[in-house]
Amino acid sequence: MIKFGTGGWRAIIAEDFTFYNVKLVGKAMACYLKENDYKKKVVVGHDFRFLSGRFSRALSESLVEEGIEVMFMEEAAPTPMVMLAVEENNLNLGASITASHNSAEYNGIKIFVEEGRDAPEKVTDRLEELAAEIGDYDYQRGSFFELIKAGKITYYNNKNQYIDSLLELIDEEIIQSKNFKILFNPMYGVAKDIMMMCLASLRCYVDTMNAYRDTMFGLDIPSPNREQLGDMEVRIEKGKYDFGLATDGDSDRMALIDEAGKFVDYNDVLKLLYYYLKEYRNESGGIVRNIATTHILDEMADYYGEEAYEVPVGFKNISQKMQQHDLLLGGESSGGLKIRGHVNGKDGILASLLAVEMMARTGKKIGEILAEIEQKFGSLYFSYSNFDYQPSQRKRLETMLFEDKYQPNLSNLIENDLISEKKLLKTSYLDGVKYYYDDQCWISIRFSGTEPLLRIYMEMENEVEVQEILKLLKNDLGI
Ligand SMILES: O=P(O)(O)OC[C@H]1O[C@H](O)[C@H](O)[C@@H](O)[C@@H]1O
Repeated sequence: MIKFGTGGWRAIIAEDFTFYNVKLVGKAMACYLKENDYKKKVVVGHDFRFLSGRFSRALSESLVEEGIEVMFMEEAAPTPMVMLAVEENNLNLGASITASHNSAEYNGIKIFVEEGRDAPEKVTDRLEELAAEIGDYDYQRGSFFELIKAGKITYYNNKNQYIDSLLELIDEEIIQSKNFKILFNPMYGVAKDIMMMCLASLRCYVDTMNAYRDTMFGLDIPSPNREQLGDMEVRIEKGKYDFGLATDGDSDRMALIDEAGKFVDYNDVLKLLYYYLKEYRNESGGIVRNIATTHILDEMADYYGEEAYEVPVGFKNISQKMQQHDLLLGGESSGGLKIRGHVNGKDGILASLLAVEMMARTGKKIGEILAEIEQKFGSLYFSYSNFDYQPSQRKRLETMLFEDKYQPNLSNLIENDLISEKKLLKTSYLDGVKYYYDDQCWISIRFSGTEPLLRIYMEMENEVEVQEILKLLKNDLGI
């Protein structure tokens, strides 16, 4: 079954992610283009995962079999580079074979629409329907190189345009004058070459780790979280680097590690970059964040007289809102960020380069800038936890959260002075369930759309409050 989630269709290789199903998606894409009388041309890219290149050939073959021309990116490419290819060529559809940050047994397909945006739900819903309507079909192993010879599939490479699009937004001179020493970890993913080219042209001295293709991702997941980057923290601290950068498997997300080897929480990265763009680059414009991202960003936007918007998790929602309101910055606590004027999706390389520029222009340490931000806008303690569940448990949890409308009862914790007084202001079901309290604090509970996990996020006054509330939720929800 083909089911698109937060960021494309992801499934376990050989279970649901098979050549048969990949070709089925190609057929559904072809039907979609035809029924809308759209351009019969598609760009197809892929990342470094197991068999991604082969799957992208199969997808291309099936598109051609259905009368669609394919611009094929032979070299593994960052997702934002594929998005740019869709935009530059004014296409109605593009696709990349990637399961982004998921573990090695997964692969997936991300679909892009006009202007290189992540496909909105109405498009992916339609693709799902079309795939289901096509149902069983006569699978033929294709002949990729015959199609290349026949000119039905053409090679396409926009690496230079993509690099230009990145460097255009960055103040190269100011960075060049600093000769930063950086530790960069592409997490066995596709960012390596392009990031190295950019950083070299910015006169940075770069050491790398995990900078080769490993389809097992070092037996971990290629996700730039604190848990995955522990060894980097040690190396930075001991190696006297100015800071560290990491990007995820398909290079649309990043992480920043400070000069002391401390992982910078992604909410802090968003605060830092918005503050930098406003205070140091004097840019105008508001922000959009997803429901699971720090509310301090709203405080910041408010201070600068700008708008702040909240959307469900999924970068398609962020980029859509940015376009509607011409916003300056959009981001998610999971590590994705976009600024105005660049590719219409999140980009880990751009976010990294912007952070490098911030370090160069401010001349300050990350901790110093964060202290300024805290002094001006206050702080909240952000927490994010994942819980495994069995398929049978999901139904029970869904009933409890969405039908029985579970509300955490905080009164005992308040009475026992374990947490400060909080009044529930509203409950929202925009994405999972979110409880908003009168003291700026909030709790969000939702099922991941990319992994079989229940995610609980919250912002509270301090760590003790988080721990107490988490204990209560785990007990109430039976997780
Ligand atoms: O929490 P999830 O539904 O698993 O999503 C986590 C992240 O997955 C992908 O990377 C999406 O592109 C992001 O927009 C999303 O924030």
